[in-house]
Amino acid sequence: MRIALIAHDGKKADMVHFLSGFKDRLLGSDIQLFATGTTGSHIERAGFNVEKLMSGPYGGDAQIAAMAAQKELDIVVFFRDPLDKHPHEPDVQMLMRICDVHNIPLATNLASAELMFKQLTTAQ
Ligand SMILES: O=C(CO)COP(=O)(O)O
Repeated sequence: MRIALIAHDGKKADMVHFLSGFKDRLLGSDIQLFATGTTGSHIERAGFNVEKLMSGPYGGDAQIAAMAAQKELDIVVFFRDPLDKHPHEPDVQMLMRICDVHNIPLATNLASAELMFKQLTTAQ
């Protein structure tokens, strides 16, 4: 199981808090985590193993989208900040579109990510 994690700056704390709630079930499982650069650094500091890609505005969102298009991801969790502007908004839209094109589960907020992870970690 391969999961990509991405959070805009205003949502990075939420991402770490969210993952910490599933820490016991994630550590030692066969779940591999991938993240955009800065999100990945936050996740790493919280004690998770995560493969970091480029920072989002520098191509990280596009790298995640490419992985999704190549069927290398099972789930994408993308905590977008709807109250902030992003210079790489086209990349953000592209990533979400690619997930829809390839029918990859995409959680863009905490409530949906929690539902997904509860299902995932009880199914394991
Ligand atoms: O910009 C992002 C998502 O669009 C996230 O990138 P970082 O994790 O590098 O901040």
